[in-house]
Amino acid sequence: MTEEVASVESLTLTFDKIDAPALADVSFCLNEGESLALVGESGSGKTSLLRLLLGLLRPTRGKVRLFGQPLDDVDGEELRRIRRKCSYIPQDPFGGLPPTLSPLQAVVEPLIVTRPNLKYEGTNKAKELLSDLGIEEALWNRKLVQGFSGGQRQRIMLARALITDPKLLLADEPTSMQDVSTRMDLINLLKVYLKNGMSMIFVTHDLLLAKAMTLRGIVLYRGRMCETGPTHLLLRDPLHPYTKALVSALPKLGKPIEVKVKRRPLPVGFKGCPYLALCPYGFDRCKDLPPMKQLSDARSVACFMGDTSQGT
Ligand SMILES: Nc1ncnc2c1ncn2[C@@H]1O[C@H](COP(=O)(O)OP(=O)(O)OP(=O)(O)O)[C@@H](O)[C@H]1O
Repeated sequence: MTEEVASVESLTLTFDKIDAPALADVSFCLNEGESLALVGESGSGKTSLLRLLLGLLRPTRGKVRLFGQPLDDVDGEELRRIRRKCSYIPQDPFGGLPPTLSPLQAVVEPLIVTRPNLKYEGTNKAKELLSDLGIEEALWNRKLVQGFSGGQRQRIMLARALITDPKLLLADEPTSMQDVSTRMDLINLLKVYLKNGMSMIFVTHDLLLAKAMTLRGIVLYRGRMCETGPTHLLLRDPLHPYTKALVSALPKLGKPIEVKVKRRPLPVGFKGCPYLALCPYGFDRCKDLPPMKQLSDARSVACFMGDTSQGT
C-alpha cells in the first residue's frame, strides 16, 4: 500500500489580523513517490505552505501531517527526527548556503551531521552530485563567500538537498536562475530521484516547468486553491479563469507577450472569489466564495463558471 508522506487539511495562515490570510483552507495529500507542483504568482502563499509543512511556521487553523504524524503534536527532537526525512531548497540561493564552507563541505554537511561515519562515502557522493550538476572541480574547495553566481549556488543547494536521499523534497523555485540547458540537467537529475521513490513538492510560477517536473498540480491565487489536477490538463485544458490567464501568458513563438490586466487590490474584508477583480467572466454570484468542486477523481476547481445553478 502507498504511504502518505504529507497532508494538509483546511490549512489557514494569517500573519496579521488586518491582512488577508497568506493561506486559506488549503487541503491536499501527497503519497510516497508522488510529485506535486504548487503554482501561482508572487505572494500566493507557496513559500509559506512549504514552511508550514516543515513546522517552521505554525498554522492559524488547520492541520499538517508529515509521515503520518500531526505536527501540532510534536516539538523539539521529535520534530527534528521527522524533518530529517525531508530536504528543503529555499528560494534564496544567497541566504540558503553556509557562506564560510566550500561547495564540497556545504554539500556533505547535512549527511555527516547525522551520520559522521559516512564521511568518506558522503564526500564521494558530494563530488558526484557536484559534477552531475556542472560545478567544475576547480571550484569544489573554494569558499562560497567568494564569487559564486546565483545559478551555481542554486545547483549546490540542490546537491546539498539530495545527498541525504530525502523521502520528501520541498523545492522552492529550484531552477529559477538556470539557463535552459542547465535547467534540463537539474530536471533530469530530479527525475532520477523521483523514479527511485522520492516524493516532491515543487514550487514554481511556471506551468510548463510544473508539467515537466510533476504529474499533479495545485494552482494557488491569493492563498486559496483555485484549481487542482494533472499538470498536463492544467496546461492543455485549464478550467479556472486564473489558470487560463497563466496559460495564455506563456510565451509562444512568433507572438508578442501581451500584458492584459494589472493586479488591483481587493476591498478590505472582501469575502468573495479572490480573482473577481481580474476575472473576465465574473458575475454577481462571485461576490460569494466559490467552494472547491470535485469534477472527477483527479480534478477540482473553485469557480462558479459553468455551474448550471449560476442563475439562482
Ligand atoms: N513573515 C511574514 N510576515 C508578514 N507577511 C508575510 C510574511 N511572509 C509572507 N508574508 C505574506 O504572505 C503572503 C504569501 O507570501 P509567500 O512568500 O508565501 O508567497 P509566495 O507565493 O511564495 O511568493 P513568491 O513567489 O514571491 O516567493 C504574501 O502576501 C506575503 O507578503
